[in-house]
Amino acid sequence: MKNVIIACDFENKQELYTFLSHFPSYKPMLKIGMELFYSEGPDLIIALKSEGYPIFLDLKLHDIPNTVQKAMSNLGKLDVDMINCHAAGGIKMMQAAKKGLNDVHSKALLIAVTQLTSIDETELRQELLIEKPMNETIVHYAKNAKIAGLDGVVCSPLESKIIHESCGENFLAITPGIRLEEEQQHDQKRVTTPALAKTLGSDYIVVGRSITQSKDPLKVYLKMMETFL
Ligand SMILES: O=c1ccn([C@@H]2O[C@H](COP(=O)(O)O)[C@@H](O)[C@H]2O)c(=O)[nH]1
Repeated sequence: MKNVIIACDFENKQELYTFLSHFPSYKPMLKIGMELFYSEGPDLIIALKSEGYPIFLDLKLHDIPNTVQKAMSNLGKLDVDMINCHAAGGIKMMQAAKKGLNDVHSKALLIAVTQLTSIDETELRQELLIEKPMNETIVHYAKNAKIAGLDGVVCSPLESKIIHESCGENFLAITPGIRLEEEQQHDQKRVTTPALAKTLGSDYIVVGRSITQSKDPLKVYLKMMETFL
């Protein structure tokens, strides 16, 4: 099911609820990441779920398998709809993440981050010392995620097509790195528009600042829904 997920990168719940007041009759899927979760904790997730918001909990777990399994079990109890870990943690770590969710009967989609959309080919090679081209590492990490039993990956929309070609149409491509035409890229490197993300086959687009920093967030959100769905 395709959707536009709003990345709610706010300092605290007051800021979040002020933003949500722009959406009086909508329940968009919300991505809650480290910034909000570390300031508000699990109570915020429980509240948003009880208010009817679908939640992608974006904490990008990356640790030894035992730690990730236990952490996933705790997070899985929050009844979120989507959750993630880093594919760089390896197949055993991703399997442990899956087991942690299964242990608490969580139905959350489990997604692995491949290469952050803020990284480009130069940083990949010169800083991270990964000699393979970006696309090759992303496909390799996605195949590992599939072997581990995950539901899909986080990548840029530029890679959605190769993810589906290599891992199948049902393997999800969740794609941040979305910008409108001629918009500032900020810290993102691998970006495209919602229209191109649709053409390239993204299953979900994750949009933060284009919506959250807009003067009319609802209008931008609805426009993106119309373009992408
Ligand atoms: O590779 C990744 C993984 C996660 N993100 C997250 O998506 C949003 C994007 O926000 P924008 O304001 O639209 O740039 C943000 O919450 C990131 O943590 C990502 O950008 N890239």
